[in-house]
Amino acid sequence: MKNVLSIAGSDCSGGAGIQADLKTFSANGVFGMSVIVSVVAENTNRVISIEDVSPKMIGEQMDAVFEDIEVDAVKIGMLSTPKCMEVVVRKLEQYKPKHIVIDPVMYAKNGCPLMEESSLDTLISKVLPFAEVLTPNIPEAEKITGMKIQSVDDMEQAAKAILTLGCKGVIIKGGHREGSALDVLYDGEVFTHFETERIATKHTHGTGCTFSSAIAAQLAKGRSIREATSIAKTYVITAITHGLNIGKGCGPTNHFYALYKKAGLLNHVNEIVEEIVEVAK
Ligand SMILES: Nc1ncnc2c1ncn2[C@@H]1O[C@H](COP(=O)(O)OP(=O)(O)O)[C@@H](O)[C@H]1O
Ligand SMILES: Cc1ncc(COP(=O)(O)OP(=O)(O)O)c(N)n1
Repeated sequence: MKNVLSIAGSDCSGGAGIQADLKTFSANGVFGMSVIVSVVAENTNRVISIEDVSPKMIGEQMDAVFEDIEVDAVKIGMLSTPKCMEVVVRKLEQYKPKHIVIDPVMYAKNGCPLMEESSLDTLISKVLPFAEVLTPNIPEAEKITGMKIQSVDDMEQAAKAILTLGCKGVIIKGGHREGSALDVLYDGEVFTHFETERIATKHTHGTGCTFSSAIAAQLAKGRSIREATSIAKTYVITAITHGLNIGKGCGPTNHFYALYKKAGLLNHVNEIVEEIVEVAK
């Protein structure tokens, strides 16, 4: 079993952040662990408040994991302040994990900021260079590059510009564009396009977290960046296609369906769960 660590914020409503990451890790067959950087009071509609965990506690959570368990890949999500970023970077330098996927989370789907404006410089200069794969959506790629991204060519130019900041690979996600759901991967040599039809649904809470965590899980299992991205794309599309009508706003992606239905196991799993419940009675 490969072990994958998410360093991110907690979404109490279960659709994004650490919660989405852990569900994705399980469904992709790796053992999931978490370092909580911020606690976010949020739901499918809105972000109510954010409380950051102290840098000391963030560092100690990372020590607790790394001193004991072999970490095959790390996925980094929401890092709200320069102080959170600095302690994470210090520990990455110390522990040097094999694979690092960074989702540079800036806003929730409802437009609420999850990263302080003042953190952008630290994100770019100190955090991004650690990424084997960086996975910005279009608004995040625009913030990082200062470019306006409208066309596929713009996505490619932005990907090139981002690579000069020191990461090894970048995938600009097309969830926010008009038309097809086209993601552009650039590894410094070639562009690879991952394109599917846009699914007409509002239940897309946590898509970015799901996608980046699936990539981290697949890198941990020894896939190349291109293979990992292709598997993650199939995974997120299945999870969006069967997105859950939970809550009053944008419901979450469906990890249970993505794993078991795809494998033709949905009925078996439900039967097994029923049996476990019977035995437990
Ligand atoms: N409605 C949709 N139909 C199909 N794919 C989607 C849809 N929305 C997002 N995706 C895909 O989900 C993944 C996450 O992208 P995106 O939603 O842009 O991330 P984020 O949550 O960070 O904004 C990408 O692979 C993107 O193409
Ligand atoms: C705690 C936390 N982390 C990240 C996000 C954003 O996740 P994302 O996958 O981009 O999903 P949406 O918010 O865009 O639906 C979050 N909301 N909370």
